[in-house]
Amino acid sequence: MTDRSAEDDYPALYLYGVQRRFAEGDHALEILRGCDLAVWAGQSVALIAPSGTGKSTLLQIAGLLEKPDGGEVYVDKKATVNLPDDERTALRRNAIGFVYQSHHLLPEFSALENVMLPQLIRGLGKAEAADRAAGLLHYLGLGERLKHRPSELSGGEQQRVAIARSVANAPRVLLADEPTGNLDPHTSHHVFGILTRLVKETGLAAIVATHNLDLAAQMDRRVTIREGKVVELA
Ligand SMILES: Nc1ncnc2c1ncn2[C@@H]1O[C@H](COP(=O)(O)OP(=O)(O)OP(=O)(O)O)[C@@H](O)[C@H]1O
Repeated sequence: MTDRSAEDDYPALYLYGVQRRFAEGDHALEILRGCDLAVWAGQSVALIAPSGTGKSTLLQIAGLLEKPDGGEVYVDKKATVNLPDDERTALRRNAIGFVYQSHHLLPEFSALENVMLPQLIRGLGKAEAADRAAGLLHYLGLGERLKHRPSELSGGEQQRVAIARSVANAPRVLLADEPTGNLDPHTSHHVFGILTRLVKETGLAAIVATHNLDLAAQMDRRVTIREGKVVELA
């Protein structure tokens, strides 16, 4: 079912029996009913499921932004659900990168500064952060755009800066929620190609929620959520 190398005999991200329910009036809406999903380093998984089935909820839980009502989330074998809040926050900051449909770049900062920021927050020196940010932006084809502000970049360029920012702290896991939802088909294809290459070449474990089946076909695996469980697709 899953590709993995001999050295990497455990997943970088492992959701085990994850449950999540929300109160709806006087009863509980069981959204996730025991989701299992293992993602190995260097692997990209497309999450394709109808609206309202729990894709964003699953990504929030995988990204340690929300706690499940049951089950466990392992990041590099480390169980996370019962970690103290400060340790969960540190792990999220260091080990997990997020990309959203909207780029959420800071408008008054350049592309370079936007990618430097998470590294500075983590405590890296300015010169080192700038070096890494410039390297990443070059890698993503934005070497000529370092000084541009978001408003001076195209939609596809903005989203590539957001991708660079998401991996600035060299996370183990990348989570993306409709990352090309605001882009035209040609640009989406281009940005997806860059994203999947980055995942492979830097050994990230990635889950990308998308409604676009053509883009999902570019990824290593495809899964859906059916009756509250993760189901592997062909
Ligand atoms: N905080 C919350 N409180 C109550 N209900 C919630 C909450 N978060 C999500 N839900 C409900 O859980 C269900 C799943 O939501 P979720 O956002 O995960 O779906 P999704 O599959 O990502 O949908 P879409 O593709 O439309 O973004 C929805 O019915 C939603 O209304």
